[in-house]
Amino acid sequence: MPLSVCVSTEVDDVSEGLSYGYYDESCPQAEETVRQQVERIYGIHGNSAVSFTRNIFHDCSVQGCDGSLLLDSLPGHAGEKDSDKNFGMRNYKYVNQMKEAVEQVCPGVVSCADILILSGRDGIAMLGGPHFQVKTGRKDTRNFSMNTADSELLPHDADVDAFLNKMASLNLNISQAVALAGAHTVGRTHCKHLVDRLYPTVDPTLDADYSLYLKKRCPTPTPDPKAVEYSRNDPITPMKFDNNYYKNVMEKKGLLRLDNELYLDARTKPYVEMMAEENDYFFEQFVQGISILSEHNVLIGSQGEIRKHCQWLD
Ligand code: HEM
Ligand SMILES: [Ca+2]
Repeated sequence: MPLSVCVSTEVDDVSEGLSYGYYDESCPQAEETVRQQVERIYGIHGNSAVSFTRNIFHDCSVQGCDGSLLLDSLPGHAGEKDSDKNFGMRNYKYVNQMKEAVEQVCPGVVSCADILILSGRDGIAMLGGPHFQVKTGRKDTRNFSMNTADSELLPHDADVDAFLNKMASLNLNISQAVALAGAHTVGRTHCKHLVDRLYPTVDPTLDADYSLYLKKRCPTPTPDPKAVEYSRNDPITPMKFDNNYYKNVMEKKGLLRLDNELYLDARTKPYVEMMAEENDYFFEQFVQGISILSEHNVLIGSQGEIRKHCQWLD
């Protein structure tokens, strides 16, 4: 039977769903413009690429990938940025700049939710991580609240159970979940999130020498919030997206409770070992995981809008 006879009964308007190259006709420069911006901004602040990576997790796991993270709080309405679970998130202003650059070439076409995902994807590649394609076509939400972020994001001292449950709720299996935690191969953690493993007594599962180093980074149990005290997530290759995270974890040098416990829990330990052993396996599972995450609960078609500014509702 000739193919042309197979008339699809599905919605034939591709604008109704996510697809690769969704903007190929409506804004062919969209992906390249974001990529150039990520590169430009990386030249100003290398850590911006780290922020763009984390944005994917913090937008997509709260309500879905709908750009809710990017909206500024309003008088009388606290947004996600004000949630304590988003403490340490930074460089939002650069996403706004990317949106401005995209608006210059195609006004009103490309969503903030997509720009967030594209910049995260490009940030990962800039840091030496995997290069991969992502689908686009997400729409932006008008709903955002601190309370939703408070309840959807895990606390800094989450354990493996909480982590795997959360990841399963996002349709991620254990190897993909362990791979996503590997994003902690870059960036930093503030002392506020570390001191409970150091004071009053050191967590016995933490490497003893490393705990001394961390105590130097975080000399008091109550860090001065203004002093910006932190430790690098991966002291060996802090700005390189590689599998060194898993090597640290195997040496009991995982920073957060979760990082450390991934090697202590029988469900996750084999994956830590495999990812420490083989960077390609880490990258493969990470790409699978981040792709699923980046399509979580998206708004499509008329379910959402294309915001003019990522930080404000019109
Ligand atoms: C659900 C488990 C997770 C928990 C509890 C968690 C928690 C944290 C915490 C507490 C920090 C340090 C924040 C600070 O003190 O500044 C952090 C940093 C970071 N997280 Fe996670 N995280 C999780 C999963 C993920 C995932 C899945 C990704 C990405 C795919 C990710 C990406 C990052 C990045 C890139 C940083 C460094 C941020 C920077 O340097 O600005 N995390 N995470
Ligand atoms: Ca690294």
